[in-house]
Parts: sequence; C-alpha cells; structure tokens
Amino acid sequence: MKFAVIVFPGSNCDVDMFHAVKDELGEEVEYVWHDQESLEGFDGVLLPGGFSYGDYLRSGAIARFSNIMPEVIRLAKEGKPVLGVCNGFQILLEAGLLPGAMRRNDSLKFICKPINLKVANNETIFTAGYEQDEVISIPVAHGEGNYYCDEATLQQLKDNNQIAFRYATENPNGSLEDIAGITNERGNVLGMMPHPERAVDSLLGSADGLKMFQSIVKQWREKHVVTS
Ligand SMILES: NC(=O)CC[C@H](N)C(=O)O
Repeated sequence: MKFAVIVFPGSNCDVDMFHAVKDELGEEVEYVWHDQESLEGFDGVLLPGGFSYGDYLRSGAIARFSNIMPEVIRLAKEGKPVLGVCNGFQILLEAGLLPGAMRRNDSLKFICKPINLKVANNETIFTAGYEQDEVISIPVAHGEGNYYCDEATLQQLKDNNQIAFRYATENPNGSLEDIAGITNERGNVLGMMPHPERAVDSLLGSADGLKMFQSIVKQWREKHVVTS
C-alpha cells in the first residue's frame, strides 16, 4: 500500500508521519509537496500536523486552497483512506471533507502531553484493530483543538456513528462532548487531534497509534487480494 504525506509550508509532523509508515508500519510512502497537482498511484493520503501557513486566519484556512487539495478531495470521494492529524484535521474541516470547526483551546494555551482516548467506534477502517471502548494513550499537541459543531450536525455524527474517538479521562481543550476524532459519513476520512504517528513504539511511551496504521493496511489488503 502506498501512502502520500502531504507537506505544506509550516508542516512539522510530516517526518514523524513518514517514519511511522516507512519504518514502523513497513509500507511505501512518499512526501508530496502542497504545490503538486496529482496523487496518481497513491492508495491513501496522510495530512500531517503542524502550522501550515503559520495558522494565519484560522488553522488550515489557507492550506485548504493548496493545489493538491482537489486531488485529496478526489481520493476521498473515491473512498480511499484519508487521515488528517491535528493540523491535518483542521485542514479537512476547512476543506469541507469533515463537518464542524475548530476553536482555540478553552484554556487559550497550547497543550502538549499524552492523553487517554476512548475508541468510540471500532467499525471504521482506521479503528478496526481496537476494541470498542478501548482506552488508548496518544499524545496531543495543539492550540486549536476545541472541536465544535451545531446541534443538527452533532446529531448526524451520532446517528451515523461518525465519532471515532473521545477524550477518556480528561478533555484537554473543551471540545464538544469530548470529541477527539470524527469520520465522514462513508467512514474513509478521519480527522483527529491526537497524534498516532507519535505513538508507534513503546520507546516513545506508547505504541497504541501503530494499530491505526495497521488497521488501514489490513482493510486495504482485504479489498486488494493479490492473486498472482
Ligand atoms: N501539532 C499540530 O498540528 C498543531 C496544530 C495547530 N497548528 C494548533 O496549534 O492548533
């Protein structure tokens, strides 16, 4: 399976994302600069964390106009896995691939620490490797992670089982109903504030994030059975 890590001016988790896929997961991965216009040949897209365009206006608000974004949207519409982490999640919201918006943390402070998450839906291509309601440890690092949506959208998220992760023991940013990650209705686009790519080896304090990448690959292989 071949992944693209999209790199924007100001991305700073692209190298960790690349390392997670190449060295820990053992799959193919390439960096794709935001200015490129094609994602031909890629099976999945990873939007890493960071401060694209310095978080000017709102985080993700400028990155979503990048040349590569129509291709990210095309792959998402084709049903390919698209994972946005932190700033990647913010970009997916700004691009309209996921509903809702991100506000500044209620503390108005940047928060960086390991956090407990509850797997709220293990029936997605990203979370199938976890138990339902399993509590996992993944670090957060953000200033704008306070997820918000209106009541009708929240109801839709619940009705369609689109809430993938909730903060388990503490809500670090004030997000609505402890939401830490959501999928689109089809389930192939996931945005999450915590960083699974920073939790891929016990040396890093947790390997709980690796299961997410392994789940994506497992589901993909099941769909693309090699016959020769
Ligand atoms: N680690 C990140 O991706 C940071 C996200 C974003 N720039 C924020 O502070 O909210």
